[in-house]
Amino acid sequence: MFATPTKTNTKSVIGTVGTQAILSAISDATNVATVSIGGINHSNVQRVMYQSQSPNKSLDGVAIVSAIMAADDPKASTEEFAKLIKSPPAFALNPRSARVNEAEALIEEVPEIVRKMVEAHPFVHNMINFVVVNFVANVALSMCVFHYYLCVIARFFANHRRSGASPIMAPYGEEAPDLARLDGSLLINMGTLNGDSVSNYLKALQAYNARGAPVVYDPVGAAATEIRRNAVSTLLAGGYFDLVKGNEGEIRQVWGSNAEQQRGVDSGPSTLNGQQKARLARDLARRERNVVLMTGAVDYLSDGERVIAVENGHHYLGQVTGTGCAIGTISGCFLTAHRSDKLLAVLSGILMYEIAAENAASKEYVRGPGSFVPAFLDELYAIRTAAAKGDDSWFVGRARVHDVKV
Ligand SMILES: Nc1ncnc2c1ncn2[C@@H]1O[C@H](COP(=O)(O)OP(=O)(O)OP(=O)(O)O)[C@@H](O)[C@H]1O
Ligand SMILES: Cc1ncsc1CCO
Repeated sequence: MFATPTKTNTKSVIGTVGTQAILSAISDATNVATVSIGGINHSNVQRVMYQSQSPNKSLDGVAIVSAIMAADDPKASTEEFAKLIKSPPAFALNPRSARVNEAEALIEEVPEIVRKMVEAHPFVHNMINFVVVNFVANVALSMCVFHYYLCVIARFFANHRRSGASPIMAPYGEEAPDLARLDGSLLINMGTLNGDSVSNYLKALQAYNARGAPVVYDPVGAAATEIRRNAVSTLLAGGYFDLVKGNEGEIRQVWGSNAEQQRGVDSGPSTLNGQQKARLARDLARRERNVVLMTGAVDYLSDGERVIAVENGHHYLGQVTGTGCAIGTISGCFLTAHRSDKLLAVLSGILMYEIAAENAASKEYVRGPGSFVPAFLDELYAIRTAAAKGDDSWFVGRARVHDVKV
């Protein structure tokens, strides 16, 4: 399953993705029992059982060396494993089967979810790239956030230092267990990786997974360099992401096949048609047992069962850096506020966001991306204010959303 010091003769580490592929290939063999071995411990065993599962076959068990033999109390450790493998992880997703008019049914629920999010003042712990920090903070403040924590900022703000407050080394993964107790969500956006980033992300990921708190992964520039491609594999092996969001190039890289070399962080020219994008989002969500959002002129959103296309938005969004990154943060807000249907939570967030963008772009004083940004923040704030008063008129007749059959 994973790399482990007890084995040195491993050709490759197959992870849950490889295990799931094997289980699918032998799903007819009902008389074949399966166990997984390698690097499994109390903190990852539920995820291993959950994410390895193929539609018709699951692991029957796990084989453990270190976490039992090196435990102070091997009997208690074994009993704990026996309990854990029988119960799903706290973050388990139970996708709803698509109803006849799923998109229409979901749309009816969106204003209520937006109101819920606005009232909840959700907390989002951001590990985000330094290019977009200011923009994303302003988007989050405009639309929802009460407490805001920017983990990319190495030192606290200058005025805090002047007033004598202690500096906060926020990108430090060791801080995540404390932050995870605040009942918010975590965003990992790997836009500006450095040598410490991945180990910090892993610590934070494990802290939030342990509590079943939502985690969003934005694999920015995933196909741009070898370092980023490796970071994707390490992070997928290291924990569970409730939502993976990215542009076409990034989602293709996370899927792991036919990825094009990205030139920077933008997706580059699309090589997939709408059906192919919808299928890719659906297949990745099925494989990871989570929710996947592929952004672009049309966004594709899937939880492995339902596939929804969102046609809202404005091309100015594609002309301002960080508009994709901000969706990671707002998805964190919505996933925190509405836990029972993760796809609906993310859909509500992108509709609020993209309708605000349309409203902003239609202002006569907006002439391009520069004047669009302040107008966009104003429109997010206007929707949030309306939603807080129970006024849904901002949403009536506006959603351009449909089911995709793949
Ligand atoms: N041509 C377009 N028409 C309408 N909406 C668009 C268009 N291009 C992008 N968008 C919207 O812009 C937002 C960001 O998507 P995009 O795919 O550009 O993200 P990204 O490449 O990850 O951005 P970044 O890395 O700059 O943060 C989404 O809401 C998407 O729907
Ligand atoms: C331009 C850029 N480079 C690294 S992150 C980033 C912001 C958009 O994702």
